[in-house]
Amino acid sequence: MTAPLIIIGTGLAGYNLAREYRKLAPEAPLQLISADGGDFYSKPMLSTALASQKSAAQLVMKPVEKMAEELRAEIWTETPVLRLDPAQRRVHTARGELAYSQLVLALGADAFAPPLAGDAAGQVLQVNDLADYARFRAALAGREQVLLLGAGLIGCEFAQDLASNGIQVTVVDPAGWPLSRLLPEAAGRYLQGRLEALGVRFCFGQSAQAVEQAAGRYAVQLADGSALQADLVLSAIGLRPRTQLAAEAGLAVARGIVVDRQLRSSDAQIYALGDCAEVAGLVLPYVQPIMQSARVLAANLAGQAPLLSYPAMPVLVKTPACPTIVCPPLTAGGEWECQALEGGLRALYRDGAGRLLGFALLGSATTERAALSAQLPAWLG
Ligand SMILES: Cc1cc2nc3c(=O)[nH]c(=O)nc-3n(C[C@H](O)[C@H](O)[C@H](O)COP(=O)(O)OP(=O)(O)OC[C@H]3O[C@@H](n4cnc5c(N)ncnc54)[C@H](O)[C@@H]3O)c2cc1C
Repeated sequence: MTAPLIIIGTGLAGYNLAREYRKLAPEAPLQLISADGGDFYSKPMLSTALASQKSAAQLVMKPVEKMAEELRAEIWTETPVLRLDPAQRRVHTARGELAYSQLVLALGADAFAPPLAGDAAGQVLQVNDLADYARFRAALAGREQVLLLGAGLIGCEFAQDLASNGIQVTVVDPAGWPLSRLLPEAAGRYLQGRLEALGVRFCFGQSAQAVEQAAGRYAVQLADGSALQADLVLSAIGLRPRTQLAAEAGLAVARGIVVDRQLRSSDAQIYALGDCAEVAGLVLPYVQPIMQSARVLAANLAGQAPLLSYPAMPVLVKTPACPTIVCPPLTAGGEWECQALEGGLRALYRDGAGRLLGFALLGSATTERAALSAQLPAWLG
């Protein structure tokens, strides 16, 4: 019997690839392996689920049994892959080992654990999958004050979602303004103002050092010696591509698992996509790049040889208090120009020759997204 194509991971990357592959190879043997429960859900909904009043169970769009049936695939769940053996073309799991014809790593990324001291450091929550979300919702029940670490994209979305549901939120970040890696200061301040109007408090230029338990609540020590109290502490300080399995198997790894424009790793039979991958030098942990990659990789696995290209792909920040669309420049060397508008702000990033390389649109300026996107150079031409 022919060894199957094995996909490790049942997130958006693994499942979208499996769907695309099935369109091209309806009968080929296909196996997925996942460390989690394998139910299909949309991860971006984790940071808007309070507003949409959905529990973790209600976020499941398709249970794993239905996915297996639709994909005509075997799916092993709750089965971490422990080791790859590229020489023998086998993967080792807690449930046994399997041979593959071709292997795809769709492993996602780990949430950074904040380096904290204190007796309650281990109780700081992170939300990076459905099981995390279920724990977060259980811990939030009946609570009023949340301290959020990180004012990046995911932190701001959780701040909005919590505040619009009546929770008092304080966000701590060592940077000077929200989304500091994606937005120039004027745009960040605009977003800050809109979130503050919703009730969110920001504590910039500060980092948490320790979390102690205090009478059923938490006391969070900040670097300047002050302390903040909260009922729950949530961390959203960034993600790190899961590269360990690949590195231990001798595959090339940099910020992510290194793959070329056919999504092929340094081993000819192993591919990677999604948050774990560094594709032609780019680590883009967003949905749109995954969809593009899934189509191109499926075609490669089915015996064609297309190359991946990326247009510029703006990201929508899910903060209804301040609709925001960012298309960050991928290269440095230019400058931001910001312009306040009636009910919004436009920030354009241009190089020395005046070429548009990125933008941020807030409030009323979001209507300019299509026109500006059309002027941007491709991210991967
Ligand atoms: C709260 C939140 C909001 C977001 N909002 C947006 C948004 O609005 N727009 C946007 O574009 N992007 C957004 N993103 C990013 C986007 O959701 C991710 O880029 C995408 O979901 C990543 O999919 P993935 O399949 O690569 O990884 P994951 O969904 O993390 O899947 C990884 C899979 O690999 C499995 N796995 C890992 N290690 C092993 C192992 N050793 N053995 C077996 N299985 C393993 C896991 O169990 C899982 O099934 C958001 C992310 C978060 C956390």
